[in-house]
Amino acid sequence: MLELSYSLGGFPLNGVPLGLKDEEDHTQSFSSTPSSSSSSLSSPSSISSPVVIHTSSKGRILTRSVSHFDESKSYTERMDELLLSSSLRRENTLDGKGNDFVTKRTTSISGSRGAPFIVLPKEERFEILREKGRFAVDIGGTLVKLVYSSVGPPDGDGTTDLLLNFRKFQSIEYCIDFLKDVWQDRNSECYLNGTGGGSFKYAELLQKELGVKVKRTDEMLSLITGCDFLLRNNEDESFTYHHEAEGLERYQYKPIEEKAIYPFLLVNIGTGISVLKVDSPTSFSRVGGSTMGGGAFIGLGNLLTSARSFDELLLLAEKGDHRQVDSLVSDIYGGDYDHLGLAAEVIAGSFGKCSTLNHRRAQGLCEDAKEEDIAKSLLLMISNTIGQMAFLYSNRFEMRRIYFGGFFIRKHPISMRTLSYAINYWSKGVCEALFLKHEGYLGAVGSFLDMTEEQKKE
Ligand SMILES: Nc1ncnc2c1ncn2[C@@H]1O[C@H](COP(=O)(O)OP(=O)(O)OP(=O)(O)O)[C@@H](O)[C@H]1O
Ligand SMILES: CC(C)(CO)[C@@H](O)C(=O)NCCC(=O)O
Repeated sequence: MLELSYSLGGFPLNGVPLGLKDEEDHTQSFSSTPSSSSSSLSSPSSISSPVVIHTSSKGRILTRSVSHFDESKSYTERMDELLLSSSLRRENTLDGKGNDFVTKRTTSISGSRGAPFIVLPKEERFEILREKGRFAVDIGGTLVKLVYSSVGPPDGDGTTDLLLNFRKFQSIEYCIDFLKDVWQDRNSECYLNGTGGGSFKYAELLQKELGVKVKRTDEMLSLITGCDFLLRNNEDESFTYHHEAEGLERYQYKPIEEKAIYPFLLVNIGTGISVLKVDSPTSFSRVGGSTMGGGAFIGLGNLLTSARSFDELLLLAEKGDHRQVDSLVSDIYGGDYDHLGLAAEVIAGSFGKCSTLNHRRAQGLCEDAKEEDIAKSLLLMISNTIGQMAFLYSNRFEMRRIYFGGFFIRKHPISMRTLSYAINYWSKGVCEALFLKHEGYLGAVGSFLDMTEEQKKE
């Protein structure tokens, strides 16, 4: 099995402000200030990438650096831009047995307003999209994810790429407004591809508002189809996170040869969590699930802090000191618990220090717990639990690679660090936690790829 890993260099992350915003902020204000032109299927307004690619003599990308970055952008905007920017290609590289193989190319670039898109591989099945665009929504318990095709601007030689655009919305209404604006040539014969619970719940609303038919694809099938497509076509779709490294060295891309992709465990962390054992794109099963996912994080965060959004909650967590609310091994043992190898600073009980809070408060012995400490403890508790659960499933089904999807992750360092640490710790280094650039869009991409015979002919 060939697994190449390389890292990015040159982007000074240290000292970057940790503001958290991303593309749905544009779409939230969409109905009042339309953000795209009125032509149907307009292309993103700019495809200039701030990333400089360095290739080896064999054409393989070794490193890339950032030539320009807008300093006013928040950490997440920059990371989204950086991690989603990828015109990397892997071709004519060795397959581990000395044979050359060529992988298809998918270029992934951020548009100027942070809404990312990828260039679809040049395949016959996509040619139809030059005449008629396709739209697919994944309507989950919290967020609505949309992917849609458009035709890119002409290259120097006059050819055009087919683009797949990514958007997410806080509500179905914002998504419908956006669709009305960009999908102008729709009619009653058109299909809107859909997946997720909302493709059932909102089917009538979508049909009524947009005047199109809804073509549903099963949520789990969509997740796997989307994940398979991205891993196969976007060589730097997946990456590992290494907190001990500096700056961009923390992110190491993990291209994988097509025939080595399977099997793997997919842990999709949305409102709730689905755990899928995946043996091939057509052979998979949902082996488990959990309610301790993104919904629990944001819900408890709302109850326990003044944060009113996911991003605000993450910002609080970044400032927090969980040791103020968690009970550590040292709080119970006075130091390390050597016999079990539990170091003093390991969390013994999440929120344990709050167990006597009311009592101490009544005696005037303590101040209230700070909300940033609560947010940090909450994020660690949820991420740790997910990491441990993921390990247990991977162990049960003897899977070494665990891909994490879903928008809970948001490429956030605390979450990725905790998940990676938990997987590494519990598996004693045998299993690997892998993250995905298009983490929250797997289902939408899978639904996009599901074409009816009518759509193929359109
Ligand atoms: N801007 C945001 N607003 C709300 N939640 C966010 C945001 N960004 C990330 N999240 C997190 O992502 C989670 C939703 O992830 P995702 O969109 O993958 O799931 P979903 O499809 O809505 O849920 P499910 O698959 O369970 O139906 C939220 O519960 C929250 O923890
Ligand atoms: C219900 C779904 C599949 C909807 O996406 C998801 O939120 C989930 O997997 N929840 C966990 C449900 C459970 O297995 O306990």
